[in-house]
Amino acid sequence: MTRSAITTPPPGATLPEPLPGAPAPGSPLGSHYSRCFGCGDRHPTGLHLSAVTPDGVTVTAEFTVGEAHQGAPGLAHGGVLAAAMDEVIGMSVWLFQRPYVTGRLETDYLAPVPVGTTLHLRAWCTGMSGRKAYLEAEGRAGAPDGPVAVRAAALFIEVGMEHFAEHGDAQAILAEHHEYEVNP
Ligand SMILES: CCCCCCCCCCCCCC(=O)SCCNC(=O)CCNC(=O)[C@H](O)C(C)(C)COP(=O)(O)OP(=O)(O)OC[C@H]1O[C@@H](n2cnc3c(N)ncnc32)[C@H](O)[C@@H]1OP(=O)(O)O
Repeated sequence: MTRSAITTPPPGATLPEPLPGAPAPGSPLGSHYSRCFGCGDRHPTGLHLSAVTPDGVTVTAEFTVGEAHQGAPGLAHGGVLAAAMDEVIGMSVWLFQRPYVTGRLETDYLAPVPVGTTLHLRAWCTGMSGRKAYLEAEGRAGAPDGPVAVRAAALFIEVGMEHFAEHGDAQAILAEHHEYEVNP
């Protein structure tokens, strides 16, 4: 992975452990918001990612490239692939049960991805330090052990729920997730 110092964990960063109450291995994580472009089942042209965790700290998901995801004719748009990386990484920090947002996302495109291809996505954390989480992801074409078509490294930053109240519609999130409080 070609990544910058910004997405490389600093000395002293720690690796996450599965939290108590983490989803059982293989059980679906669900969507953080039904209208999310990445995971929402109510988004008409979204990626409709559905993730599972094998171990409470990493996630896997599948994404089949459709007609709505093209850039060049017959090929996935690079921005859509970056969105898939962003989403699967976001799903893995979701396991930490605190809200995080993307600060930086770096993406390597190793092979074109034709429409109809199923990408097998995996994301994992490489370190945590304060509010910062360092993560990586990959998308393999056709099978979990297929060739790597896209890779990413990211810095996610922990925010409070006021981030969503101030800049967006936190109530829409809360309507679906009652375990978080806005402005506690
Ligand atoms: C159930 C509840 C769930 C809620 C819904 C979940 C939704 C999940 C959605 C999932 C969808 C998928 C995910 C999505 O798509 S999330 C959507 C895309 N991301 C965003 O919209 C984030 C926009 N950015 C911001 O809001 C702010 O900039 C944030 C909050 C990130 C930081 O502003 P804040 O004022 O809070 O903090 P700070 O500026 O003091 O920075 C803190 C530290 O971080 C370092 N830093 C920051 N940025 C960068 C950078 N780019 N490169 C390198 N470093 C960076 C910074 O230097 C500092 O380091 P240090 O000086 O301390 O060493």
